[in-house]
Amino acid sequence: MCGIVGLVARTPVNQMLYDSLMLLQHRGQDAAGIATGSTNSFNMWKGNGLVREIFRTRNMRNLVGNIGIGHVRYPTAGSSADPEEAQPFYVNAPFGITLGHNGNLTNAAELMEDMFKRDRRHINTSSDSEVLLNVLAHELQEATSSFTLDPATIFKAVAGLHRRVRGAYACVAHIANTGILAFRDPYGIRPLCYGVNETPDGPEFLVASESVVLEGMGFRFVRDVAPGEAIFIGADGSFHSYQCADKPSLNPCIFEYVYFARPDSIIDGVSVYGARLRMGEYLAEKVKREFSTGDIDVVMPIPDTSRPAAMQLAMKLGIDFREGFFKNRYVGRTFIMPGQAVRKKSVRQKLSALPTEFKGKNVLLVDDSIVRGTTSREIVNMARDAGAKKVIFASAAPPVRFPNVYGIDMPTRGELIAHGRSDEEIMRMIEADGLVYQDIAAMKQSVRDLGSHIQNFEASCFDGHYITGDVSPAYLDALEAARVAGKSATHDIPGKSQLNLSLASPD
Ligand SMILES: O=P(O)(O)OC[C@H]1O[C@H](OP(=O)(O)OP(=O)(O)O)[C@H](O)[C@@H]1O
Ligand SMILES: NC(=O)CC[C@H](N)C(=O)O
Ligand SMILES: [Mg+2]
Repeated sequence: MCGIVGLVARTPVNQMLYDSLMLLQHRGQDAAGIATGSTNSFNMWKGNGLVREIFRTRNMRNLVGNIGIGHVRYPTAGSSADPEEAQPFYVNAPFGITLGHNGNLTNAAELMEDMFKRDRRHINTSSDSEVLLNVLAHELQEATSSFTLDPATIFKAVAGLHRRVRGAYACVAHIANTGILAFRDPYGIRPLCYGVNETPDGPEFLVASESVVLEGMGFRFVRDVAPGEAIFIGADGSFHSYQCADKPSLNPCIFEYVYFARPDSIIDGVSVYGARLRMGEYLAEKVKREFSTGDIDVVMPIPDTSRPAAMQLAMKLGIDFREGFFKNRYVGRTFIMPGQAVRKKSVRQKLSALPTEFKGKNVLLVDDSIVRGTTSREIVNMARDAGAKKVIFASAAPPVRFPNVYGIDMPTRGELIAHGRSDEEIMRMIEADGLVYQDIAAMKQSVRDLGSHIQNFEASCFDGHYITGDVSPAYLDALEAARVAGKSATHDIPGKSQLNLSLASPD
């Protein structure tokens, strides 16, 4: 679930892009990059690690120019260890273009072959995002033979890209000497919004994955980019937009509301915090139906993401809300770390239990989701070690039973604790005394309660329905086989460390 940002400003953008990436760090902890443009050239710095580890003052100084893009990466395709796959990517023909991508393509392999055999373009990495950039470049080449670009030509190229590319993609691209292009796939799976800042020298525009960036950078939120739509902001500050898809429809990824996005963001008109509160309310109703709630002494969140849901659940049940687990703020989000070994170790490093809150109590632990079960298993044991009498576990999201192919790194069924297991079996695996999951309909309703315009969601990991229509059981088998064989190396890479600082691009 990478984070992307694009900026057309009236003053140098390097610091603003850095600050924006800090606001998107929760979307990707593996790599980051910034590319800016000045007169005829791009300046780029990218590498593996957290934003604050990658950029030194000397790198920032080189990022000159008033236009640029930035990216934080959570790898879902290609390799997580290769700093060459940090984004943005760059291509030099027919125009210089840098691009940052959030999402995952489902036909990357076919497109890659097309690039080599038909469009005669070399792809240097195994990243689907580099493929996407080359499709855009090819479509621009087909759309014009001129040395300059106008918005209509750019939008024609995006329409061509939509016809070829499948999967999830929210993108920002900087076309040299021209401006910033941003577009969202025709199903609107990944989020993208933009805002404006009026200055005495004219308007500045900021495009980002989440509205929290606009808020934090002092920009006025204008709106979400629509599914299939492209917006283009000229270097002169002119704004253009166009619907480039034939049949666009809004199907936002529900996992953004469950876990990925910051609670203070508003995605497709719905407050993430508000949706999480609603999830807590619906979950409370289910807990009431399944347990005798009089036995429960306290409700506790598993920090951080489950807090709003747990708080609201406790309130609805009229049970004390207590903090029994404390989070080490210097450990990142464990779910988006690459490799099961590091994830498992990090849960213990990240959370510690306060025995006085557990001793002799029946506790109801609430998490936003249970995916691999890494967190829940550790947490239940920690609660018992801290003296809990009975441990009931509640998940504000339904069981994750199916792989995700749209930008969440869970491509194999085998790694999902709920795949092919009953609730009873899962409860035994996490060693809890009780387990309750949100219903799928209630999860969707939690978001819809705040945004009735959202008719449909991309919720494949819960309901097994893949909205792009090209994900067959055979496709999933092949993906799983490749992952198990270690071909798509985003999983358990020997020697991969979250703090790998090797830097990929030249000054
Ligand atoms: O079942 P699992 O595979 O363990 O995945 C689910 C857990 O991972 C996430 O927490 P994470 O530590 O990533 O981030 P958070 O601090 O935002 O809750 C999520 O909030 C759950 O706690
Ligand atoms: N999570 C994402 O958005 C990942 C983007 C891209 N597929 C990559 O792996 O770099
Ligand atoms: Mg968590």
